[in-house]
Amino acid sequence: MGFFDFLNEKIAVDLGTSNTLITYKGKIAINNPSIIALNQITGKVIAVGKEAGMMRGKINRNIKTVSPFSNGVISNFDAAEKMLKTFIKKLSPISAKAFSSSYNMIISIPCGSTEVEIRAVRESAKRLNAKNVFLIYEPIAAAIGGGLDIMQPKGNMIVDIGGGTTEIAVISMGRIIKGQSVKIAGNIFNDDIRQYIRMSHNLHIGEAMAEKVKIQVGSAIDNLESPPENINIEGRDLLTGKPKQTFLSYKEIGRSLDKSISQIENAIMDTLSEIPPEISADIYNTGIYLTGGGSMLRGLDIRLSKFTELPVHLGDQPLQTVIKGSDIVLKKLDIYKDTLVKDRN
Ligand SMILES: Nc1ncnc2c1ncn2[C@@H]1O[C@H](COP(=O)(O)OP(=O)(O)OP(=O)(O)O)[C@@H](O)[C@H]1O
Repeated sequence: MGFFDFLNEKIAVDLGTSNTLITYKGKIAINNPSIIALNQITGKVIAVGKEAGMMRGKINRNIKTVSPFSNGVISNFDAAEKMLKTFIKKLSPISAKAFSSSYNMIISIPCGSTEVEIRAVRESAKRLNAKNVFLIYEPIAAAIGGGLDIMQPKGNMIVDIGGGTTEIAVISMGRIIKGQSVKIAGNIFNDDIRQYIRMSHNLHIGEAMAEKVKIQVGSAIDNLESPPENINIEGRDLLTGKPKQTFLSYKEIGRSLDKSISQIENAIMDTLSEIPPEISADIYNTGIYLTGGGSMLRGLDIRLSKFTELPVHLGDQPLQTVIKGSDIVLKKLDIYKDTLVKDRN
């Protein structure tokens, strides 16, 4: 590849609380945890993504690992920008050198982003030398990535359960009619599991163990058709301080998630109750499109369908729908320009 191949390139970025995905030349080129390892003293980048993730929790006085997001929004802009810059440099050896201001970049943002946050994301992207920076709300990108025809005068409801936020939006003609971003998502599910195991089994488990428990046996209902086997959970006994293990069933873990899932259900109902009746009628037929990593929780589609009395469609590859949608928009700006967040400057 030569220098000029990088000119007029298109880069789509999904900066998520848990994962960062970047497409380059229409393919997913970066798919990594959103973590950066920095030198404590100099602030220099030591590693990003998976490599940085492996350093997390390991004791080294000179290295600190940072997750630039909390609850779906960028909480550490300096770290987020450094992480993104390092990822972009990895896209191609030439790009690292060229880094010319000749590429178009689209970044997806939560629908609850404030004007200040939106401006900060635009400015960060500009500092990374992007020629044109486009922003798109995550549920719109998810809908397009999931193959929904959102440009029609017809209502569609999207529920995108990520790591930090659940984005709930009703979309029609490419615009969000009603949307909200609730801070109950995958990370809170992990906290629920940790707290439950602590309270009811006197067992202190780490973040990674909670994530493993959620993925292996997490469930939104207690009558799964094909239940997973009980899981062996290891941690520290709070009473004796000794390492301890215990076996738990999916039903027990499911109970710990009940309250958070109810909060998501209530947020969906709030959104549904605030839309015009014509759009309600559409959604009665189209149902809810469920996506994001958190949508993979067993039985969640069944539970939400029962609660809302609406059909719930689970997309495939839910971790990739937002980035796929953003990539499509960037390639077909003529069709999708109205779906972009307006630049008020
Ligand atoms: N099989 C699974 N079952 C349940 N949850 C899962 C599964 N696989 C991944 N997850 C969860 O999905 C979440 C990450 O999803 P995703 O990548 O869509 O979020 P994100 O875009 O990083 O976050 P946000 O949109 O909040 O910024 C994590 O909390 C992860 O634990």
